[in-house]
Amino acid sequence: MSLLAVRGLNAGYGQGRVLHGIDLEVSLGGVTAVLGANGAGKTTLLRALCGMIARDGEIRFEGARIDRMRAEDIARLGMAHVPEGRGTFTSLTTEENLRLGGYTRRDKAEVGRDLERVYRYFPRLQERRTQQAGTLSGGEQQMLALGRALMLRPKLMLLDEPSFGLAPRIVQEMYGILRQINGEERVSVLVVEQNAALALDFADHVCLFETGRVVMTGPPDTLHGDESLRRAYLGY
Ligand SMILES: Nc1ncnc2c1ncn2[C@@H]1O[C@H](COP(=O)(O)OP(=O)(O)OP(=O)(O)O)[C@@H](O)[C@H]1O
Repeated sequence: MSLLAVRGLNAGYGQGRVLHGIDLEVSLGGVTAVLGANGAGKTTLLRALCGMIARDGEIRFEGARIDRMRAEDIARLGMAHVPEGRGTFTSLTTEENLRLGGYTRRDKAEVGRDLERVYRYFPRLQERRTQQAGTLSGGEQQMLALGRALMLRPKLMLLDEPSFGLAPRIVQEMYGILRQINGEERVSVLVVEQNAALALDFADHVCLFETGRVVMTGPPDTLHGDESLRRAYLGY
């Protein structure tokens, strides 16, 4: 069953359309990777899904239409967006940032328990819980952004280039934690990645974007099995 099902999605900025009739799915408990060149519209896709920008077309989350809903209501349904650049509040501490992640939640009593859960996945954040977020390393800030998204108790996480600018060792560690979250909590993931090999290793479904259109979609083997796509995206 699809957790997220998108049909004929159009979106853009002002008069300029960036996405043209996008069809895309994320299965329940699954991981879909969106790959594409710079400017292909990947970030715009995530913004359109979470209600940050105007869009038309059909977006279904757990079967129900969400394409007319406001961003805050979509977040409350369980869709957490981790934007490019991570969006942490630099003058607040790690823990204050995490608590903000739960701000749309109605069950405030659970927030303390969820903090413990985030610290279990990201022990490094616990060590730095009173440290100002702006003074964290790049990798720690990315983990904080993921931890903050987890505070929403999401069913789906939208991740925009989580590996961007991070050292390979940190990227491996972070993807290890993402796998754990996906496996243990059945949190589904839609991830935009420049690092195609990394994304294909994690995903059960891949979607290639070119200039705002989907040019290929299917399991990772489809990409591995197509010589020209393999050369273009995986370099072998
Ligand atoms: N806020 C904005 N206002 C106007 N145009 C925008 C805005 N953000 C992005 N665009 C344009 O939309 C197009 C798609 O950009 P988008 O950031 O979605 O691509 P991307 O695939 O995520 O690229 P990258 O990998 O470089 O992040 C680009 O032509 C970009 O210039």
